[in-house]
Amino acid sequence: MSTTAENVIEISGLRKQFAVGRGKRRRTVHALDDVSLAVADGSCLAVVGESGSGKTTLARILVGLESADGGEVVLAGRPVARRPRRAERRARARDIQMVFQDPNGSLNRRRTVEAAIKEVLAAHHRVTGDEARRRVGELLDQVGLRPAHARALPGELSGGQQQRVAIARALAAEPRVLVLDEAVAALDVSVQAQVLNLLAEIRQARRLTYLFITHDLSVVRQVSEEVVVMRQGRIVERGSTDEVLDRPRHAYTMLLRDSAPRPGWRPRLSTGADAREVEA
Ligand SMILES: Nc1ncnc2c1ncn2[C@@H]1O[C@H](COP(=O)(O)OP(=O)(O)OP(=O)(O)O)[C@@H](O)[C@H]1O
Repeated sequence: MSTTAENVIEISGLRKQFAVGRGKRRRTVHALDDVSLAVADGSCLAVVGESGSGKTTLARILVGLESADGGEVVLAGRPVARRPRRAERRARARDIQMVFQDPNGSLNRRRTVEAAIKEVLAAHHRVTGDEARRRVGELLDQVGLRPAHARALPGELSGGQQQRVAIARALAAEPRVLVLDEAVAALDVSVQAQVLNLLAEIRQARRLTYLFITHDLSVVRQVSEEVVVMRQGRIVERGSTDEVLDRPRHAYTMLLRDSAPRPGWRPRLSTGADAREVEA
């Protein structure tokens, strides 16, 4: 892995395993097995792989929702402690925010859009009152929503609008990195394209870095210059998007590509178990 001062994310030798099942069926799943990667400041790296390849575990460790068993994560030049204190967790949340697949799950259905965004402004930047209202207006504008949407509850919005709110909420922390975990997977293809365009505009305007997790190779082409391919907790291929998708070197990447002949189709592969498993 190359490590330069321009990398906003540097991961080396990351490991995570889960014990699953009970009794004689108990086994260890290697969700991440010696994963190393670097993401340059202001760039977008796509992470692809079939279901169970370890993509979400990688994202959850990066944002601090899960702790690694081994390896190192350096974010914006600062090594991340395996068991961070509260202040460290808060600082990390300012640096890196995550947008999930299901905005319904990440937004409280009883809180208005304005309240949801204000919560983040207050937590990370102690912004309240009129200034918070002004910032909410700006953020809604940036994600293509109208001022009136501030008073809406998530249930009154479409899926695409909800995902725009989730993006505005993440941006309210003013992070350097957005981790987007299947962030457009639940949207109709036309809405998906709108949200992808929006994300591209935001990245440029704010000079953000994206880690874009997706199973959809057509999405990778739209959003990312670089891609890593994960299989069974390991990175099997990495390179520029054109190189990897047009001239894959690894048999698994070829299979992944050939299994997804049209946009938006979720590949069903028969490549064996989700993650590498060993008997406990
Ligand atoms: N909390 C957990 N407990 C037990 N096993 C887990 C847990 N989280 C993930 N795993 C296992 O780790 C492996 C990697 O899962 P992960 O969710 O990271 O993959 P993924 O590539 O994101 O897949 P998907 O697209 O389906 O979310 C899978 O075998 C999964 O079952």
